[in-house]
Amino acid sequence: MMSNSEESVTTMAPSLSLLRSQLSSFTASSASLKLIHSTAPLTVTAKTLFVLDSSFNPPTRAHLNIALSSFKDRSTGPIEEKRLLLLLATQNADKAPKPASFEERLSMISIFVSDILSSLTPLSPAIDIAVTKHARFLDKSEELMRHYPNVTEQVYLIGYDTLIRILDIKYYPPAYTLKPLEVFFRNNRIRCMHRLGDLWGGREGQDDYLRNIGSGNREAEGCKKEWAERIEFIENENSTPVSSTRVREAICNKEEGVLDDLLTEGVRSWLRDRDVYTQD
Ligand SMILES: Nc1ncnc2c1ncn2[C@@H]1O[C@H](COP(=O)(O)OP(=O)(O)OP(=O)(O)O)[C@@H](O)[C@H]1O
Ligand SMILES: NC(=O)c1ccc[n+]([C@@H]2O[C@H](COP(=O)(O)O)[C@@H](O)[C@H]2O)c1
Repeated sequence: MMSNSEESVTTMAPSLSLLRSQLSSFTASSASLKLIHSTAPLTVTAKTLFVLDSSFNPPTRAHLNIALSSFKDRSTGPIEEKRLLLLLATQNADKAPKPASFEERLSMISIFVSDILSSLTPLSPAIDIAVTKHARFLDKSEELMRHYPNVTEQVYLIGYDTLIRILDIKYYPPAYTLKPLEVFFRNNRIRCMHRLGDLWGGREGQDDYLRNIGSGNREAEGCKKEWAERIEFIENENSTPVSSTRVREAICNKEEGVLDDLLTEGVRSWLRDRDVYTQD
């Protein structure tokens, strides 16, 4: 069960004004994480928490595929023992917050949750939406352990570009080694989707990156070879490269035709009625 003492959390889709007030109270508070919405009562006990942390600027079909993998895979237990958390990071390790406002993104995330549920019908898994001020995964994970005391394992759903950044020493001052991640890998696992497109070195190069860790070649940086067993690659089912950047460009350039391949139906129709991303 997630503890959220400040306010009650609705299971109805939240309105924009409610999201705005929840966000401003979160920003003004000293809290680092706040639950905004849940599709199932928080009293339901889950052993595995799947965490999809993102800027959701906007949510895309790539986010959908990675999120669905939580419920498709039976090796991590029955659906009743799982919970999916869509975590909006209001402070990014690399990016300034633009161009959709955080309340617009939360609106899109709540529509995205309906799109996830539609594609899983008749299953109705527990999905939570929360916001966090933590940028790094090791800090998010510590905080979530406190918020979900009954969860025994967190599984981070990420793409290859994020894997290489989690394992980049530049995020771990003052010693600049990966040693601080030891606790993270003791308690959590990573499920990583290959990222399509030339930029990321192809599937083989991405698999090699993980093999290199497993061979112990990065131990000098503090990257333990056992961590390779806590990282699992999953198939990327998108037929073309998908990214939030590509969606923003397509909307700005009025390339209507490509949007169905990039966005889920609900998010697509929400964006069609609004002026988000229409300018650079
Ligand atoms: N097409 C994709 N393939 C694999 N992983 C993806 C894909 N799109 C997003 N992800 C992963 O989902 C997580 C959240 O993604 P994020 O919000 O940064 O999306 P993005 O499309 O990379 O955003 P932007 O284009 O704005 O930089 C990250 O871990 C990212 O690696
Ligand atoms: N070392 C880390 O834990 C680390 C590095 C880079 C990005 N991140 C986080 O990954 C998430 C996704 O980042 P992008 O939106 O930049 O793809 C964000 O929450 C960002 O802060 C974490």
